[in-house]
Amino acid sequence: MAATGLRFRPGTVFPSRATSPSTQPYHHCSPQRMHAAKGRCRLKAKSSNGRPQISASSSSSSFRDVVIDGGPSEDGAPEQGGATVSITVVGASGDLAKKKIFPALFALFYEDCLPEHFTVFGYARSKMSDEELRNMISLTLTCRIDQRENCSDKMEQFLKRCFYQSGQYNLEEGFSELDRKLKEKEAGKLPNRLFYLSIPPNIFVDVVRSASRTASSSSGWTRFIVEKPFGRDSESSGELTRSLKQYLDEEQIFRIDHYLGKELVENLSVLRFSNLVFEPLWSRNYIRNVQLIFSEDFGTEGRGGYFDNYGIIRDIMQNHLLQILALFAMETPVSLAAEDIRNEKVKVLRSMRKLRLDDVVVGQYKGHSKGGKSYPAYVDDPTVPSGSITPTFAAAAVFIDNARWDGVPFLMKAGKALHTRRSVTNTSFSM
Ligand SMILES: NC(=O)C1=CN([C@@H]2O[C@H](COP(=O)(O)OP(=O)(O)OC[C@H]3O[C@@H](n4cnc5c(N)ncnc54)[C@H](OP(=O)(O)O)[C@@H]3O)[C@@H](O)[C@H]2O)C=CC1
Ligand SMILES: O=C1O[C@H](COP(=O)(O)O)[C@@H](O)[C@H](O)[C@H]1O
Repeated sequence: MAATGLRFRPGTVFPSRATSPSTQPYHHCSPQRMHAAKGRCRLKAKSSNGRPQISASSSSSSFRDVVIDGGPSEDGAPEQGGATVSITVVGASGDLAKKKIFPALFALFYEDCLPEHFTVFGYARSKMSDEELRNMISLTLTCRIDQRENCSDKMEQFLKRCFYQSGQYNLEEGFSELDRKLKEKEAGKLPNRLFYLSIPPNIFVDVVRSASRTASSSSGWTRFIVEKPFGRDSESSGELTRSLKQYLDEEQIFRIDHYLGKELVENLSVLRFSNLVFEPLWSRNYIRNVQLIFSEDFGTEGRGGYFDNYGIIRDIMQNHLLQILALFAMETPVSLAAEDIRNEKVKVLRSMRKLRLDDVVVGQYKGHSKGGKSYPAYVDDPTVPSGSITPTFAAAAVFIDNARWDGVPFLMKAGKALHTRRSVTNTSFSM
């Protein structure tokens, strides 16, 4: 077969053979599609061909059930006056919190996916009043799902539920004060608490120690979402898990990879498992090569302190691109339960041929001028140590030695620089 590039864009949803409303894109969550329990916003796509379909809640965030519900306490105790969820964004003054976390929380609120009674707290060392936090957040909130008339009212309602507590990460004092304020807002309801660690990895354990000791829920659940990177190699990742488990049970820890929540990535599973036409073609017999490309048209932008310690392979390839590769290549899971999907992904990773150095190219973007415009080098970012040799570009050809993919190269490419072309992560395969 001729090498035809078949590309699909974010937001593309491929209809299954029997098109029914249930197979339509599931990024829109209307009240009718919400579960009966208040505050549950789970979108189930029914399969028309008997094969499992991935639902929005199961295909995001490492496939753990991260529905933020206001359900009963973990010991099943009846709710007294209803439940409440308090979400504390630790590192609220930072880049990720502003760019992604607060906007995502607002999107959940906008789509009625948060419980009726919820509170959002920002926590960081920077001094800020509630009002200053609200002003900061309001700059990045958008009605990005679709334009609706009541967007600004909804924003106002959301911002009224946002508060701020300043404090250190390694001291219990700030978290005790947070605990006091949380109790006030919880107003005697069954308190569930979620902490989102939007902070550099070197302080994950400090925060978990202080917050779990002083600000855990007394009778509801307490959960922690931990951002990547989970260590820099297998040993340090194991060490991080061991440290977190001194204070938390595994069930309380949610490791997040935000690429799993992207429509492009969610659609990949829909494309594969709900289209009879694709399944027989999805193998070495018809696919010549697969390319997973991340190219970002901005550099480190002040995040050089973090990035320089990790580099592009650990920042993008080892997590985001590998997750996409595993979803692309895995066999149909026995069920959509988190463990079953995880097991299929693990089989793909275990079948990967060990990379040889010859199969990897790394580089670092230099400054240059083009069309009268000059583009700075990676090392021109003042937060990057001078003389750094950390890679900002990497490409690798990996092979999966199993019956389905034997001999098919999977090309992973990632670049982070002002002068690359903006393309959200792009998956393509040639047939
Ligand atoms: N930014 C992004 O696009 C993405 C980031 N991530 C991950 O999310 C986490 C947060 O990232 P990001 O928001 O970019 O990080 P930032 O560097 O913006 O840090 C977040 C906040 O943490 C505090 N902080 C920063 N450095 C230190 C330090 N050395 N010691 C103590 N506190 C510090 C600061 O708050 P204050 O001084 O007020 O306490 C800062 O506002 C990281 O684990 C990152 O890997 C994951 C995906 C994407
Ligand atoms: O995890 C990360 O992702 C962002 C890119 O995320 P996107 O959703 O905007 O594509 C990247 O900028 C950052 O370096 C990395 O840590």
